[in-house]
Amino acid sequence: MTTDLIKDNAIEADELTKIYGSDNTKVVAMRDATMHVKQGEVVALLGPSGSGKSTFLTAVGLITPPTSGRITIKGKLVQDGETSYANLRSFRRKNIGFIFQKSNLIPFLSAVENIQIAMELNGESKRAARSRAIELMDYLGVADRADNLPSMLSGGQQQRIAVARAIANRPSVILADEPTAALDGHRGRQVMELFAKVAHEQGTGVIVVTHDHRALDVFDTIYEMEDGLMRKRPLETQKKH
Ligand SMILES: Nc1ncnc2c1ncn2[C@@H]1O[C@H](COP(=O)(O)OP(=O)(O)OP(=O)(O)O)[C@@H](O)[C@H]1O
Repeated sequence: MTTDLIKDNAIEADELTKIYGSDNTKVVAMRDATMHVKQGEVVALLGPSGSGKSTFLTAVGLITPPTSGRITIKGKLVQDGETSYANLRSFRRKNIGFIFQKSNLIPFLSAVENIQIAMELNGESKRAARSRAIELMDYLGVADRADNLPSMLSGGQQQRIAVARAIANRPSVILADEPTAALDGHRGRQVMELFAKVAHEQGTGVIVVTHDHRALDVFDTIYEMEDGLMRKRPLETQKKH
């Protein structure tokens, strides 16, 4: 699969506004934020602390609804303001992969089991899930760590397992919130490169919230948030293709 063949949007977030609280506790965390991510596109979302990045990501991840605005995933309108047009739990499980700052692996399951369980929860047989889990570990360069517990893995290896788990059910969207914050520059870059590989080879739409400016060349598109406003970086400062 190459990105040239795939032009459809994986994610369309249109005019998202989020207001927390009311009257004197009112905070407008996001104002009319719009972002479209194509299948096979990897996007970085930058911005200072408190600018609204997590608010945007949790809205697109169908975790916290926006006050207004529309979220369309792979052509299906799933959220319009606070109204949902899908069973969000099952829609999330099938269509969206999440990666957080810490890998959040289950400590008493081996690396391969951590990936496998995501597929079993989605109705896959144990055998098929195990075989795909091993395949994914190979794809992400950690096959030799299959039987290790998370505590025996480095931070970078744990994040690779978390990436494998996130892509196991072939989601059309991956959302990552500061996935390299706990890693050094070199390992952080390797994880960012994995996101680009997954996006470009699997046709997944990927959004990575990051403060890490060292690996921005890995991304196809860069957006910035400030005071709840979303802005796409002008083309001349984006990666040249
Ligand atoms: N549950 C909440 N209730 C009230 N205000 C909130 C809530 N969540 C976030 N906010 C406010 O909304 C604004 C945006 O917060 P958000 O967490 O989205 O920013 P961020 O860019 O992700 O910050 P950081 O980089 O520090 O994680 C901030 O002013 C924050 O205080």
